[in-house]
Amino acid sequence: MIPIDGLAVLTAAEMRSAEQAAMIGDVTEASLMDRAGAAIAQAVARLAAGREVLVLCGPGNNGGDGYIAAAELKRRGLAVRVAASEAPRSDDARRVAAFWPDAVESLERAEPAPVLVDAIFGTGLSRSPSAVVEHALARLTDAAWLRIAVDLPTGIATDTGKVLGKTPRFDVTLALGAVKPSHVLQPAASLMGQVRLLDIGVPTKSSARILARPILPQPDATSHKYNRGMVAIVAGSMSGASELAALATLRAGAGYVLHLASGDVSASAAPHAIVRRNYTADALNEDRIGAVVIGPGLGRNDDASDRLEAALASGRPLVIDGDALRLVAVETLAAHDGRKILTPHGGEFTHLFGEVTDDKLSATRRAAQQSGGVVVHKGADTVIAAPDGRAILCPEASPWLSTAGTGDVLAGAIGAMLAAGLEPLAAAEAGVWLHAQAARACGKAFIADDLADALSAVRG
Ligand SMILES: NC(=O)C1=CN([C@@H]2O[C@H](COP(=O)(O)OP(=O)(O)OC[C@H]3O[C@@H](n4cnc5c(N)ncnc54)[C@H](OP(=O)(O)O)[C@@H]3O)[C@@H](O)[C@H]2O)[C@@H](O)CC1
Ligand SMILES: [K+]
Repeated sequence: MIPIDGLAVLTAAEMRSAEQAAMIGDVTEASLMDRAGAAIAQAVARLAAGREVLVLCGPGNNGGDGYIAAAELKRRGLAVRVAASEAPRSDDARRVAAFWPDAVESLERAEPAPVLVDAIFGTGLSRSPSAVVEHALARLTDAAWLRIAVDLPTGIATDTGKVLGKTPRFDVTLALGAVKPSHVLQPAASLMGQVRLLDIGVPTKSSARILARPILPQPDATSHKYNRGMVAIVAGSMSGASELAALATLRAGAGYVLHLASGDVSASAAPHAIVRRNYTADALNEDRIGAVVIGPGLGRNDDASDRLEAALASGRPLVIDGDALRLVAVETLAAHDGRKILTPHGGEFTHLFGEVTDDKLSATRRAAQQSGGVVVHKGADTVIAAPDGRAILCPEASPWLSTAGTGDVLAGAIGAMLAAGLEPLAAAEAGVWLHAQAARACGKAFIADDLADALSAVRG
């Protein structure tokens, strides 16, 4: 059971191609299923810790995995029963169903067991499961002490994060061969519990992967405040949000943060480490600025539009967030040839790029390609995509991030990484990773100020 950080993410079709490519020499579909069944049995045996196991098997190869695992668990001496929704239909499933030496119970009438293993449908699900299957699955998972899904919980579409029927909540999902988009995309991911990979020896390659601990820029003996990363935060009508972004930028490791606002630019305001100056378009032409963050608290008036135009014209690497995403047009972004990172939440994404009609991974990749920038499509399932198609899927860090100001903190953290010299995709990943770590460190009911402060401790 391998933690999924940094692992390749494959769609159902990519997984099928990877399986085909792996079938050389004595590796066959049957031997892959045998490996999958053995790996599932080993994982379930560890998790069940001697408790009785009920394995639910469907008609395809997901069911096939279930039959092999059940037979192996029985061989290991565990109390195991098998219930099926229907007879096996695929050749491989028929072959391995014969390994199960006992009677197969009817799914509708099966009595519950403390450990429930769902091997009804996996990546081959093509429509909602029948009401009979859904009802039995709900009844048996409700009564179980531990619920384990094989590859994917029954009822989940592999590539989109969509839940096609009524899928119950699981404690553990054992991804076979590779992580699939729905292991991270919502709402599916929220039903999976802990997701762990079972390696079955299929080499996987993909331009999409799971968020991983980044290599963060570190200061050394040659560092000074400017080469650590100088970030300009362009403020607007709500300076609280831009102040939060500025604080986060410093706490994420930037050497110098310039907060550019209008009106009362009070030098005595805390934290004193933020340098506060009056906004002028010229201020953005300072050569040493490594990144400009624009959007948190910017407002949407004419001043805001002028500032956005100046930021785009400055030639500095940009983090475009919040209100700036409401003011800018995709065509303007496409015509701008500098480095840029856009950080829309769902509403801002729809405003800029239109409704997501397929899935978040595909839509974010398209948005990155259209805009020419790295897009950080935020949410409980943040997806980061680069114009060249590389993508990073981020499992939910903490439901407590759903509070005002956390987006400003993220924009600041990403700005710090960009100014420190990371390329935009790496800067976005590092910022999202730091933000997630800080959220975990903060526990529950934290506020965005706490989150910004926590960045220092998790910076590593
Ligand atoms: N990754 C790997 O390398 C390996 C993967 N392996 C395993 O294979 C799994 C994928 O197997 P799979 O393609 O046979 O799909 P699976 O999910 O068992 O279901 C397909 C069957 O269900 C049917 N069906 C579909 N929807 C339905 C519905 N709503 N209600 C009723 N029926 C429905 C569909 O028939 P249909 O009616 O759509 O023609 C078909 O008969 C994968 O998740 C993993 O567990 C390992 O064994 C080997 C290595
Ligand atoms: K399953």
